[in-house]
Amino acid sequence: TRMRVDVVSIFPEYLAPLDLSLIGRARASGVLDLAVHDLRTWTHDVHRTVDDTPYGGGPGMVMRPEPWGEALDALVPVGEEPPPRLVVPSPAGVPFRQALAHEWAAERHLIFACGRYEGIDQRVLEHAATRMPVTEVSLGDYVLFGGEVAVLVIMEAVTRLLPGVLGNADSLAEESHAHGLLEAPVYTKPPGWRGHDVPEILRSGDHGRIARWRRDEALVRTARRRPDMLAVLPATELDKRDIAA
Ligand SMILES: Nc1nc2cc(Br)ccc2s1
Repeated sequence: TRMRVDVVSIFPEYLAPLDLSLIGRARASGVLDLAVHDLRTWTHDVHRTVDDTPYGGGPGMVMRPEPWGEALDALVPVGEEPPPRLVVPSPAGVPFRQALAHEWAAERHLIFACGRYEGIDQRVLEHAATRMPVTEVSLGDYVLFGGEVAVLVIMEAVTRLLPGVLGNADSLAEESHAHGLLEAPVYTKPPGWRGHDVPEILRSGDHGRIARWRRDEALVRTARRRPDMLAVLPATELDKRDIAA
């Protein structure tokens, strides 16, 4: 198996979509070995308590460290080499970007900790960092009810990069953010639809002009929608002539 993934959550059923389609195929083909665990497995009181009030006061509840410590003890065999990476979705995390998806697709073992409430006791991450790399990651500046949905997004971004998962390897090459620009608009049959026609150039068969048209569209789109992406574009990628127009 290429990659082992463990997900720990108090709502394991939220991760059911990971059984479907692309990810389901990756598991069936043996490239991905995925297990979803209920955090309450590692509680021992009759109420299976996973949260408690926050030190220092404030609203809401915090996830207790003990169940998480025991869960990670169970999921990380002593002396596992290389150690797994612990990924913790959090609004306070580093931004999740395609570069990170590529990095994590190369890992042998990922463990996802799904936080709920106001978050997980910070000592869980501090202690985990003594035996494995730990990354708090955010999908964007909005707050969810928990990390589960973020794990679904990250798992889709990472799994599609695993060897053999995508049918048509070409679609990887064309993807957004691969060449630092947004993709140009796409069209298919019919040539005319509800009074809207496909741009003539795309039906011209002139592949040189088509490539140029797509690049111009990509630049205009990026400049309009994501000027921040243009700012970081390496000079080699961006032909000043294109953008000056
Ligand atoms: N954007 C995100 N919001 C949240 C909220 C919780 Br609670 C746990 C993880 C995440 S990631």
